[in-house]
Amino acid sequence: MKTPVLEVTNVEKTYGRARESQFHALKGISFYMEEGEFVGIMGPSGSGKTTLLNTISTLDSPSGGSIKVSGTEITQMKQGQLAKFRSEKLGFIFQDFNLLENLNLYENIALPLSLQGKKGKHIRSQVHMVAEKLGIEDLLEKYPVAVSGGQKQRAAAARAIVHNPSMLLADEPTGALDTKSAKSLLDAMKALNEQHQVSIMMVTHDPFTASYCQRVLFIQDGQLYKTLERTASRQHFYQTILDVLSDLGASRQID
Ligand SMILES: Nc1ncnc2c1ncn2[C@@H]1O[C@H](COP(=O)(O)OP(=O)(O)OP(=O)(O)O)[C@@H](O)[C@H]1O
Repeated sequence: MKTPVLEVTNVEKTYGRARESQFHALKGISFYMEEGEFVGIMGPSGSGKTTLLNTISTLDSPSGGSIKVSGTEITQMKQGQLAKFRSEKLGFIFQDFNLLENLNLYENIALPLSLQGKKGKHIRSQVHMVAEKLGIEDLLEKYPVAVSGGQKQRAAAARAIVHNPSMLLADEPTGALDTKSAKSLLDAMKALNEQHQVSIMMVTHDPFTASYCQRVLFIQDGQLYKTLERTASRQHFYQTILDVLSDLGASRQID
């Protein structure tokens, strides 16, 4: 077995204080992810996908269980340690890009390194390297307002990996993109994963987007319902994903 980049063991999350109205959003979820894997998280609305992603990304703390990223237990970290860990070890892509409009793409991509106080020369070489990987070298001088949604999202992906994180976490990255832009982002993510061994975990509602993963975990009512491994073509995997979603009674979300 390869080194696990992520080990999630019996993770629980209860929202609300004791004696108030509580909601048990995660009910003992366990799984692991190897270095260089591309894993999808799917499930009906309200099943706990974002809650799970938020506990892994350290944006929220679980009520119980253990989460290790590259062997480091993150659930017991203090706020200061968490902020450092997040900025060094994790990269994020959100549905709404989260680019700063008053910075050009170069400056946006450079931001995580500037915030870490890295030297200008290191920043320049890293930004150019990731921009090349994502096919946006010619757009670096442009401001977000002057590029397409798909280009913005590729810039967001470049920013998410510019500091060589252990893991890239994506929450509905294609949610705001048209089909063509979504495909180009997914091709870029696939290349990052296959050619540059970036480990990716992605939450999505969309079976086409999920078909780019090697493995998809399905969550229902805060529990792991099923795991699907891609064994044949993407088209075949897409069909298998549709079948599971249909079993889950989630078919209304895929049209
Ligand atoms: N801060 C909160 N306080 C109380 N309940 C919450 C909170 N955040 C989420 N929940 C509840 O936890 C459950 C899981 O929410 P979560 O956002 O993780 O679902 P999801 O699978 O990501 O849904 P969607 O696909 O609609 O984004 C939902 O029932 C939600 O209402």
